[in-house]
Amino acid sequence: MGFMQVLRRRWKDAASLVCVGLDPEPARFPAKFRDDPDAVFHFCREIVDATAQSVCCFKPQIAHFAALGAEDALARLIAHVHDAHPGIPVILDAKRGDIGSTARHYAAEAFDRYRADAVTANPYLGADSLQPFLERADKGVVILCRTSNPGAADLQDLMVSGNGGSGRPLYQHLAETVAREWNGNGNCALVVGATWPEQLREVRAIVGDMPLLVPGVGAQGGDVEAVVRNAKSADGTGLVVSSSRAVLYASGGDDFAAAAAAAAEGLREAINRAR
Ligand SMILES: O=c1ccn([C@@H]2O[C@H](COP(=O)(O)O)[C@@H](O)[C@H]2O)c(=O)[nH]1
Repeated sequence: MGFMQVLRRRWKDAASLVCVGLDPEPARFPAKFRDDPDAVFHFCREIVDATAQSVCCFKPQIAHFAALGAEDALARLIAHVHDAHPGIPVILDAKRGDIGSTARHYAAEAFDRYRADAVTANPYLGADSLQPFLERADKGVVILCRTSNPGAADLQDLMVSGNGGSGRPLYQHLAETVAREWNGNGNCALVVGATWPEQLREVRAIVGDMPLLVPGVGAQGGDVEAVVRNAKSADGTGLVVSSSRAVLYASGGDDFAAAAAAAAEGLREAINRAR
């Protein structure tokens, strides 16, 4: 089964649209990890095991591992998810994008080296730059559309006319381009931030039931109820609502794993109340 099938099955079986983001910051780890040379792996593994029952996905963010020289921990962590929690897909948040000859290596990095089920990608270089990802039909390609950060509007809201079309913001043009032209293998999803509920509603209207990865609840303050109300698909799914810091660092004490489990489950319940 490919990423999309696994994701849809997990939405149903776990009754969950929650994604836990894995963004290790050793300075925020509980004291018991202080002298552990493999702290990044051990901390993240405990988070994964504690929250697995509440999630539809895990989303490790590659810079948090690479900056620490912990790429090996990332590879072992993804292998652990596959081995211990089969049926929960892993989205590698790497936001890759480059000319085709280099993008091929980024695709191999995400899917073959790290064994991710999906990867986030930056569409700025155009269709050919995403081809090495899109042609991996069993893998998900999660394309930045309207990001959660305050500066998202700087470029993503610029008015464009497309191919003779009337003017509209770039992120809407991108959403339509992905839905109509790039999703031939049915393996595309879009990133739209929880901090922009109105834009979520507009993107959903353009892309039908295409999955949306929605970061920005929790630490960034996005409104869960507005996200679900505006962006769920016709069958009440369609969303991968991602929270990292609010789950990972729910407690800095010895109860960190139990606190993370409660935070993930609380998010699952809040989403389900709204759909
Ligand atoms: O538009 C985007 C795209 C990606 N992210 C990533 O998601 C998490 C958010 O972390 P929180 O702690 O839940 O705020 C982080 O890895 C970002 O790189 C995003 O926030 N917005």
